[in-house]
Amino acid sequence: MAKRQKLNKGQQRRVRANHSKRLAKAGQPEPQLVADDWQQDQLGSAEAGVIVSRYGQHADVADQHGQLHRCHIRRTVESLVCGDKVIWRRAKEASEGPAGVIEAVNERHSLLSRPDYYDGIKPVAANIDQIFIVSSVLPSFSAQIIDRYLVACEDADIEPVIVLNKVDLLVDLEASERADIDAYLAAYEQLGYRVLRVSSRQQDGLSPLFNAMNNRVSVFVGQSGVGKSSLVNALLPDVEALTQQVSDNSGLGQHTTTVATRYALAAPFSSTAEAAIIDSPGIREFSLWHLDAERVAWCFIDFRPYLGRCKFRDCKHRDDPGCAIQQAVADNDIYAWRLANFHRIIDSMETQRPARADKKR
Ligand SMILES: Nc1nc2c(ncn2[C@@H]2O[C@H](COP(=O)(O)OP(=O)(O)OP(=O)(O)O)[C@@H](O)[C@H]2O)c(=O)[nH]1
Ligand SMILES: [Zn+2]
Repeated sequence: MAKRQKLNKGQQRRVRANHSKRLAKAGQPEPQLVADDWQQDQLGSAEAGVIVSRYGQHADVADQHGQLHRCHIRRTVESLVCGDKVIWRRAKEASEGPAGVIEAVNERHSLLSRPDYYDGIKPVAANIDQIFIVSSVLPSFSAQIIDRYLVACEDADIEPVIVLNKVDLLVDLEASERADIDAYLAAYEQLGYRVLRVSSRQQDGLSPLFNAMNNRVSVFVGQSGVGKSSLVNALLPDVEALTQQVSDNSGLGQHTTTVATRYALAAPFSSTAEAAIIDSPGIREFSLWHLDAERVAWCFIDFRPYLGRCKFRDCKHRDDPGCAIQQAVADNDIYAWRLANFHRIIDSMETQRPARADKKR
C-alpha cells in the first residue's frame, strides 16, 4: 500500500488500457458505456456524493442522505476510487440499469495506493485522514511491523496513530517483555507519533480512539489477529448495519467484497457526515516494494535531519565510512533498532521485487 501521488494522464491511460486488455483476455467485452449516451434532459441536476465502492465501469455513490446509488462512470472521468468526492446526476426515470451518472471527481487530499503486478501502482482509496496501525501484546509485539506501516503512512502523507490492543494481556508477560513494549511505545511518542493503549475485549481506553475517529475518514491496518475487527466492533457495535448493500434493482449484479469499501459511521457520529472507515483486503495486505531505498530512508522521520550528510551519495547506511546515520546511532540520536528495521525493510524489498517480476512474465 501507500503512495500519495497524482497519476499523470499517461499513467491513467495505462491503467485503463491494462484493464481493457485484462477484460479482453478473460473473454469479456468491454462494458457498454450506455450512460454516456443519456441526454441531459434524462438526468436530474448535479449532486454531491462520495464513492463507497468502485466496480469497473460502475460505482456505488452515497448521496448526501447516505443513500446508495449504483451509477455509471462517465468516460471522461479519468480515475475513480473508493472515498472520492464526486459530482453525479441521477436518472429522472427509474429503469433497469444504472441509477445515475458520475460526471466529475473533486480534488483529493490523499491517495492510498498499492503495488500491483500489472499496473505498477494501483490507487485503492482516496481522502483518508488517518491510519490506525494496530499491534497487540500477544501473540507478539513487533516494532518492525509498526515501522513498515509507518513508512507507508509517511510515504502517503497520511497521519498514523499507533494502537496497542489487548493491554489486558500485559499482566501475563514477563516484566522484561512489558518493559520492552513500554520502551518502544515511548520511543514512538518521542518521535512525535500518537500512541493509544486499548483493550477491545475489556472496552478499555477506547474513548480517545473513538474521539479521534470523529469527523475523519480512518483506516485500520495491522497483522492478522491483532484485533482490528474486534476493535471496530467494540467501537461500532452496529457496524454490520452500516454496511448496507445497494439494492440490486440495477440489473448490474452483486459484487464481491474484495474491493475497498467506505463505511459511513452513523450515531453517535450522525452530526458529522464525514466520519467513515475505509476497509479492504488490499488496504490491509501490505507491500512496499514500489519504493526505493532513498524514499524509505526519508520515511523514517528520525533520519531526515541526517539525509544527504553521508560521505558517499549512494551510502547504504550500513558500514559505509562517513555515514551520518550510523554516527547519529553512535551518538544516541537515532535508535539502533530503527536503523536495523530500515535495513530489514530494504532487504525484504530486494527479495520481493524479483519474485513479483517473475510472476509478471
Ligand atoms: N485478550 C484480548 N483478546 C482480544 C482483544 N481484542 C481481540 N482479541 C482476540 O484476538 C483474536 C483476533 O481478533 P480479530 O479481531 O479477529 O483480529 P483481526 O486483526 O481482525 O484479524 P484478521 O481478521 O485476521 O485481520 C480474537 O480471538 C479476539 O477475541 C483484546 O483486547 N484482548
Ligand atoms: Zn549513510
